[in-house]
Amino acid sequence: MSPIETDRIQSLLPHWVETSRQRSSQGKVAAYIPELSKSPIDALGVYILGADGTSASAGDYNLSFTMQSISKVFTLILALMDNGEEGVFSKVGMEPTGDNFNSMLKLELVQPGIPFNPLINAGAIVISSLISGHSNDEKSSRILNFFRELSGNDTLTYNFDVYRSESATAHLNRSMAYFLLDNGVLQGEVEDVLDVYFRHCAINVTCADLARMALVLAHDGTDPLTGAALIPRRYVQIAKTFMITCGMYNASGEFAIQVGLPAKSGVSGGILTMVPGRYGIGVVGPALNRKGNSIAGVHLLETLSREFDWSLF
Ligand SMILES: NC(=O)CC[C@H](N)C(=O)O
Repeated sequence: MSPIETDRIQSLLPHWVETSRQRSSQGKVAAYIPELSKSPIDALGVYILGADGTSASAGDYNLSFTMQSISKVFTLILALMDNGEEGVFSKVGMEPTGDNFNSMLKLELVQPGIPFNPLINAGAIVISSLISGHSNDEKSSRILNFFRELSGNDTLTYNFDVYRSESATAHLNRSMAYFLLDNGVLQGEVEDVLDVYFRHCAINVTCADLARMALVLAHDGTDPLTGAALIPRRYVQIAKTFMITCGMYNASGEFAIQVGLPAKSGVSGGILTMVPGRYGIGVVGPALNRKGNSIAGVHLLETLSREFDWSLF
């Protein structure tokens, strides 16, 4: 992004954020993880980072929030780096479900009983079990260190209140994990695997952290700000494809039509997206629509994509 482009985006962004923010009153913050119900319902922030380090930002872009499902993109990548494609795709599929992210419907309905993809909860729990490490502590610290490297932020850490809140109430994820254990898909102790999963979902970030992580994906695995090659290009390609087909849950088709960029959302209201070859983008807006995506965040990205002709299609 040349400074001229940054200036242009920056001059328009605050107005668009305020327009999109009004959508928040039509959404709801996630409450099934009790701690998330404390999130500010009308917050909306965005941070757009270019390959030359220039940025544009507006609204509540300094708000910190937990990654939730956005983390699944990067645990998938780490699992691919640890196990290779065959190792991962013998345990988890490549297809969208059309069901809710926490549904276990198809696990029993469709054989073999492996999760349809790594971005639904069942798939991400299997991915957590595939992270290398002798203990859940070692696996979790490998994940946290990887996220710190990708975000260029050494201070990234967990929100323990959200972690404890999810761990205490995750009956559905627990039942799913036991089902996967019975199917022979999950290795190891269920509680250990879930602990790794709850911890990476509870990593605290800001929009700027998400934008930097997205910038690495936008540049095929190399951080353009340091020149460091962090992810093999093939694994970035796989991750971006899943983001297009499954990244916005069962609203991924609509998002592909209205925005046309690889993206991943989380129930805390975060969205990570990118304009490949150009920008990394982090958005947060805790009020969610009926499909579980940030209602104001999606509206803002629709506006940006239309105004700047960002759709890949
Ligand atoms: N969609 C999400 O962000 C879900 C992640 C959340 N930790 C869960 O397992 O329910």
